Amino acid sequence: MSGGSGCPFGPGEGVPAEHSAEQAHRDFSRSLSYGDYLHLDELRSAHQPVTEAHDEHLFIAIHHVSEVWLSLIVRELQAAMALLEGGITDAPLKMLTRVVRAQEQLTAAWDVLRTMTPADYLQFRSAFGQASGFQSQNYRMVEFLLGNRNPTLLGPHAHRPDLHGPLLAALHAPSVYDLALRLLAARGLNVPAEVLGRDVSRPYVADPAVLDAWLTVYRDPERHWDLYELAEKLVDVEDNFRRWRFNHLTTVERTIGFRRGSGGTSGVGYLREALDTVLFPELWDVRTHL
Ligand code: HEM
Ligand SMILES: N[C@@H](CC(=O)c1ccccc1NC=O)C(=O)O
Repeated sequence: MSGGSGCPFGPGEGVPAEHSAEQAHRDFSRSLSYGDYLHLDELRSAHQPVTEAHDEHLFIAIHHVSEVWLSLIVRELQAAMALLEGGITDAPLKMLTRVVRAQEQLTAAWDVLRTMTPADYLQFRSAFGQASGFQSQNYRMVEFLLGNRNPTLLGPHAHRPDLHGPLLAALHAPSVYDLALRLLAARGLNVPAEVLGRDVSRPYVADPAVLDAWLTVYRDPERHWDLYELAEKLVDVEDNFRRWRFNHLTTVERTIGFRRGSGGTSGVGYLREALDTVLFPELWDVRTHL
């Protein structure tokens, strides 16, 4: 029972002294507080609408939370990949589960953003000029780590070596799927040398022998349990990625219709093409052949 003024027994009554709010630390003039630790002043200062439009606050907040989730996803993917490279699967599975949960939060953000009507958006759309999610370094990093790579997409970051450098490094390093295939090979499954030694900066192309290797795993999961779990986790990641893309597309279409994107692409047409991307082709094909 709370001891607030609304309590029929009077203030404080029924609340043991040791549970009272008065016990809490309340002087932070000389120690690190919640806001200090989380740098909330900096976080607040990042919220800077450039118009008086009510919905610009929503737009900025959704992008900020999305960027925070994306940077967590990048961190977890990179940590998982470093361990996979050393042949470890248990901790990466936990990290990929966290990626999957964070993706669900990213996708849920569309439900809030969808409350913004086209008229609401047009009140401030012209204010941000050529800015676009197309220029999100965190998003591009997630795509590169998952294997969806295209050097053209580095362009928007060329003027910022601190953002461009890590993206370029990711472009030339194996993707999470390349690492999974190396693990299959290390466990004695037949993955062709051309696949293992491929130019990782190019998009991955499906290979029949890789499909056979995954079939071996899927036909005897008990024997290859961690590889089986890894494969299903990657399918979860791609499944969630597709859901995010689809929700983005639908939100864009209902908000700006078929206008060109502020980032310079055709808009809906460009986003619709991205729906055809397949990150881990054999993990989808394996279902047909089991
Ligand atoms: C009303 C809301 C939104 C509209 C109208 C919109 C519109 C667009 C359009 C038209 C594009 C294509 C690129 C261009 O020419 O600009 C795009 C790309 C993109 N948007 Fe959004 N967007 C919205 C919200 C968001 C949100 C909340 C995020 C979250 C971070 C986001 C992230 C992205 C990303 C990452 C791309 C690049 C996709 C790719 O290259 O495959 N967008 N957006
Ligand atoms: N591409 C969007 C603009 C846009 O969405 C945007 C603009 C500034 C900051 C973040 C954005 N989000 C995602 O693309 C448009 O064409 O309206």
